[in-house]
Amino acid sequence: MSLIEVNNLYKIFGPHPAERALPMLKEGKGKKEILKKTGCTVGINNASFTVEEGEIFVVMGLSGSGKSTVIRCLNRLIEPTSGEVKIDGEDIVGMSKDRLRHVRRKKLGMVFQRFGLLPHRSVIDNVAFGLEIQKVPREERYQSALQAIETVGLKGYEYQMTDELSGGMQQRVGLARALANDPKILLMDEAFSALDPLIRVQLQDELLELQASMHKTIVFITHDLDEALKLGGRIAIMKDGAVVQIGTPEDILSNPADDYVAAFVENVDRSKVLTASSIMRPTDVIYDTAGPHQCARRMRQIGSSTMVVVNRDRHFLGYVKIDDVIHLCKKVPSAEDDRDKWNLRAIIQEDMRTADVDDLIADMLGDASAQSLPIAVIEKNKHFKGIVTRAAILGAIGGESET
Ligand SMILES: Nc1ncnc2c1ncn2[C@@H]1O[C@H](COP(=O)(O)OP(=O)(O)OP(=O)(O)O)[C@@H](O)[C@H]1O
Repeated sequence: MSLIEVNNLYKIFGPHPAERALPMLKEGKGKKEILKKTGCTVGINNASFTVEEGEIFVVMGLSGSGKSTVIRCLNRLIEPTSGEVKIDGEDIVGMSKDRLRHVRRKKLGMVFQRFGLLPHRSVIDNVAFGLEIQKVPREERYQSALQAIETVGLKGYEYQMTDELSGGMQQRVGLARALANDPKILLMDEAFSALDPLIRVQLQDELLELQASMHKTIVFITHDLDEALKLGGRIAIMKDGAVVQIGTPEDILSNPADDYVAAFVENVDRSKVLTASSIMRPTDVIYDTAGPHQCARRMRQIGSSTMVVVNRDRHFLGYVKIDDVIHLCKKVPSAEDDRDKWNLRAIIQEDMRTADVDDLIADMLGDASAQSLPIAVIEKNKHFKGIVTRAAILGAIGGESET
C-alpha cells in the first residue's frame, strides 16, 4: 500500500465551484474559459499520484501550476473540490475534524518557504511548539526537541532567539520543528527557495543525508528543475493544475511526455543526473574459487575477454583478462582439483573502477582507465550489481556512441 494516494483530485477556487466550473473542467474546457464564464480559478485538474514509503517525491512546475494547492490538499489546509486523498490508507477528505487533527499531528509535518517561526521565542521553544500545543509535558517535549535540533545540526543554539539566526539556520529550525513530532510524512513547500544559492545547495545535501538515516516519506515542492532532479526519487511535473508526467529524473530526461516537459528539460546537463544504475547491465561473473580452466571455458562461452570476479557473497573483487587466464592454464594441468591451489585469486586485477549504484558517473569519461574497461557497479556494501561501458555512458548523455 502506498503511504499517500491521490485519486482524481480537483480544486477549484471561487463561487460554487462544484456546480458549474467542475463539470466544465471535466468536459475539457480550459482554465481561461472557466474563469471567464464562472469566475472560478482552476487550482488542480484531475491529479492522481501515489507516494511510496521512504521516497522523496518532488512536485515541480512553474508558478501557478498548482503545486502549493496540491500539497495543501494533502493535509487538508485546503478543502478539495472533488477526489480522494488517502494518507496511510485513510481518506482524509471526508474525515472528521478530530480525526484530521490526529492525523496531522501524528503523521504529517510541514516545512514552509517562509519559515513561520515565532520570532521572540528561543530555538527550542519553536521546535517544541507543536508538542506544546498538544500539551506534551515540558520535559518530554524538550527531549524530543533537543533530539530534532541535534538532527538538523543546531546543537548549541537551543536558547538563541530565532530572529537572531541566519536564513539557513532558521530553515533548519523549521525542519527540526517538523521532525520533533516524528511524523511519517514531511511536506516541504519550496522549503529552500528563499535561501542563498550556496546555503540552498548545502541544505539539499543535508536533507539527502538525513533522509538516508531517517527514511521519512517526503513530498517536496519546488519550481527549480535542478533541485527537483537532485532530490527527487520521482518527480511529478504539473502544468495548469494537471500532472503531465511522473517519473524518475532519468525517465523525465530521457522520455519527456510532451513538448512542455521537453522544453523544460531541454537545457539540463544530463551527465549531472546520470546514475550508474540507470545504464548498467547485469553481467556474468566468476567466483574467486574457480580455477583458470573453468574461467577460460566460461569466457569462451560468453565471448568475453574480461570477466568480473566476486567472492561467495558477491562482493566485487576485481577482474581477470583472458591472456592471463590462458597463461595460467598452461602452467596448470587441466583437472577439476586445480581449484584450491590455482584459483583465480592469483591473477585478479584490482584496478577496474567501481561506482556506487547511485553515483554520478559522467566524470569517468574523462578518466583514461575507464576508456577501455567497463566500470563495475557496486552497492554500498560492495555487493556487485553489474557493469557500465563507456559506450553506454556516451549513449545515455547523447554523445557519439562507440562500440
Ligand atoms: N486562495 C486562492 N484563491 C483563488 N485562486 C487561488 C488561490 N490559491 C491558488 N489559486 C490559484 O490556483 C492556481 C494554482 O496556484 P498554486 O499557488 O497552487 O500554484 P503554485 O504552482 O504553487 O505557484 P507558486 O509557485 O507561484 O506558489 C493559480 O492559478 C492560483 O492563482
